[in-house]
Amino acid sequence: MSGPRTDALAGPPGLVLDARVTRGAFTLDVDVRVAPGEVVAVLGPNGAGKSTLLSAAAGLVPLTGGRAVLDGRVLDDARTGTFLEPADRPVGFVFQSYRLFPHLSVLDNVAFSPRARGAGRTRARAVARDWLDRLGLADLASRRPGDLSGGQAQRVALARALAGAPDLLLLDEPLAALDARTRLDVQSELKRHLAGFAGPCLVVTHDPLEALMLADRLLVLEGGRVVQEGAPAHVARRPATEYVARLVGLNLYAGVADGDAVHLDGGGMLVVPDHGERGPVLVALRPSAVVVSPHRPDVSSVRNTWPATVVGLTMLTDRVRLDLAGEPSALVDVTPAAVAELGLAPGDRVWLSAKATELEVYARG
Ligand SMILES: Nc1ncnc2c1ncn2[C@@H]1O[C@H](COP(=O)(O)OP(=O)(O)OP(=O)(O)O)[C@@H](O)[C@H]1O
Repeated sequence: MSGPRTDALAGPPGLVLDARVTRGAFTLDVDVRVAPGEVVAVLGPNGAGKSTLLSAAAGLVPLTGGRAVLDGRVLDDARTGTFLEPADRPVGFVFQSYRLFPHLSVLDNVAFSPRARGAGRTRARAVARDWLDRLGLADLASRRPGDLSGGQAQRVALARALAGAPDLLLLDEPLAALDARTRLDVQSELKRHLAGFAGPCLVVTHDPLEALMLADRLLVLEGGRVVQEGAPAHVARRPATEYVARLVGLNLYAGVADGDAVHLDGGGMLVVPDHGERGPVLVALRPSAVVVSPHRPDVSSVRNTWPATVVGLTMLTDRVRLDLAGEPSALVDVTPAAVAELGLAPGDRVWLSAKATELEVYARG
């Protein structure tokens, strides 16, 4: 005999967010799935909809279309009007806009999460102490949030989210307020915790390194839509948009492939390895793979050479990044010694060269 349909049949384990949210003129329209134990970093320019995505999963903004389902349980369904209040969702979150309770001590702020999930007062406080210890906050246990620095408050918020043993973790720039040193410490602590976290996790960050370090998968939003998602290594090698290319530090050119030539939309042509692609493609090029010469190079193995004008020079940690205008324009990394040898300054004309084998060519999505 088959039993009645239960909520468990409403979706697979993990988070399914097939969501539309309209906020004024802005619309978020995404279909995001996060498996149990998977950490997905959400990246995107300002106003892309990252916070809106997390707020929708948390129930802080209702969906205007679609559904949010966690482990088969419907959290929000715009069609049927089902809506679980944020407090009733088994979700731990750290949002910049979500403040600590000002009238409670740090310890009781953190103990609030296990209490809300049914733990007794003593047990909840023990769990809270443990998390404060792990995040290096034990000394602050009896303080009120008003007596904390911004960074300390954000770490307490992180401890509070983790202490509730949630089924879904939503972190909106959880480390943004921390100073560089603390940030590294908390980052590795967070990574360890996330590795052991059984539920799905979405973490918004503006820091590509943080995303690469923390996430199993990257999800890039632009204008309320997913423009790219995939394993960090894949996204870093084959960026789909200009924004992603800048984020991972690559030059990106759109063009049309014809045999081993790609005619670039912005002018110029690049010879690429025989890749079998025809039609619209993207070509990615590492700034360190381009050679700068004062005269036209005479090297037969180098298949691409083109003139360019120095527009700007920026000192990076151990290299100088040149901004060069040409067909195509390029960012090129050279050593400070090379800048001195070539006597480079804005306005100078130079020649650029790049081996065909240094170019990564792939179809435009
Ligand atoms: N409460 C609101 N009312 C109306 N529009 C809003 C509201 N909150 C956000 N928006 C709009 O929704 C869009 C997406 O905002 P959101 O905060 O989700 O972007 P974001 O990617 O998180 O940006 P940031 O990186 O700047 O935090 C923006 O155009 C923003 O102006």
